[in-house]
Amino acid sequence: MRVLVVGGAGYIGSHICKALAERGDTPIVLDNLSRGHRHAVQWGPLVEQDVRDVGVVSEALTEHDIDAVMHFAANIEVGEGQREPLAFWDNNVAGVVSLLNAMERSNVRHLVFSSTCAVYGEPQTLPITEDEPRTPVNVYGQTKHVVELMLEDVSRLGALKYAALRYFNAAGASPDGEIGEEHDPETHLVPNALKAAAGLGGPMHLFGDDYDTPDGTCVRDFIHVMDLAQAHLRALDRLREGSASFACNLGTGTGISVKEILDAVESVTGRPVPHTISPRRAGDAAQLVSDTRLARDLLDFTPAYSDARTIIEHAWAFHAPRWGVSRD
Ligand SMILES: NC(=O)c1ccc[n+]([C@@H]2O[C@H](COP(=O)([O-])OP(=O)(O)OC[C@H]3O[C@@H](n4cnc5c(N)ncnc54)[C@H](O)[C@@H]3O)[C@@H](O)[C@H]2O)c1
Ligand SMILES: O=c1ccn([C@@H]2O[C@H](COP(=O)(O)OP(=O)(O)O[C@H]3O[C@H](CO)[C@@H](O)[C@H](O)[C@H]3O)[C@@H](O)[C@H]2O)c(=O)[nH]1
Repeated sequence: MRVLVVGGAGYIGSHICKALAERGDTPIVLDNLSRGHRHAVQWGPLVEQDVRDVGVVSEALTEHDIDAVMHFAANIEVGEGQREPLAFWDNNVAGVVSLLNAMERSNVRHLVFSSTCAVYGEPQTLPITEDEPRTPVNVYGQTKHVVELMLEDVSRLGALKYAALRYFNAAGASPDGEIGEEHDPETHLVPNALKAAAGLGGPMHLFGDDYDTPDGTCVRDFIHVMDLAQAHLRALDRLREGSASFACNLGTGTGISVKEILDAVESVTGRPVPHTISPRRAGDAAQLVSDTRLARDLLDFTPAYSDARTIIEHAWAFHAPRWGVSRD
């Protein structure tokens, strides 16, 4: 299969490219490199373009004889979305309008879309099922929610079939250390905790220890990026085998607190994680944990790498040599 991976030079997209290639599919990356890395594109050609240019996307679909599309390109940092809402609506929503137009022009019918548990906002029930009301509480979540509504409308006409995968917290790195998480600036917990343990950039800010949770810090559901990759392959296969469009959570069903992550980082690295308790970060829900039944039933998906220790070991194995830090 020839798959256009939009945003494939980024963190999650590059791991999906690797997984596609490992099973014999060909990933063709379309990325403007605004946040991604040329060196992360290793398993097929790079079309260095912006997804909002419908002409070039259409051309790439035809020229590379594409069978299906996976769409990862987006602005992803919640705080940035609050400061620059228009940029988020432009990239996250107009980008998909452009992509869908190009797919219609080129008669490509299958799309796997990166959604997020941020579409649920502050959930009323835990674990979160796909039926939970979608009431996002920030611009980032709004844009992903609106794209899901767009996909529902467009797919109703029959030409497009999609899978919207609502990831919880992606973390970890390729087990062979080849690729990993390289956001700049990095806002995510696991790499920031590792950086603090490595003695780089000063103590980490722990945003809030007064939440209504067992240890007062936020609880998240961390899913290893390689597990995400496997779920994407299954989702694509389901669509190709004739399944109707669907939206599905991707998490483990297990909540881990921020403090527990810091403990696990200390245990894996053998180093303390210097941190200061800082005020709550705007837009952080206290607890986000996935119900996993739909992913299991629909995708036959069970995470293999997503325990905290494995996630952190793989992330540390990726980062430590790049930071010039000994892993012993
Ligand atoms: N990282 C997480 O924990 C997480 C959780 C839930 C959902 N998601 C979603 O997964 C997707 C991938 O996230 P990531 O962490 O890999 O992000 P990332 O920033 O590492 O990757 C995004 C990639 O898209 C590219 N891109 C952005 N705008 C583009 C445009 N207009 N045209 C072409 N390329 C463009 C960037 O250059 C980058 O390579 C995003 O849609 C994000 O919303 C991520
Ligand atoms: O330096 C840091 C970074 C994070 N946190 C806390 O750690 C938890 C997790 O934060 P982070 O790793 O930034 O992930 P989320 O804010 O949960 O957001 C991620 O996960 C969402 C789904 O849950 C995705 O939609 C987003 O794209 C992705 O950034 C939160 O309580 C943060 O307050 C800290 O205390 N200090």
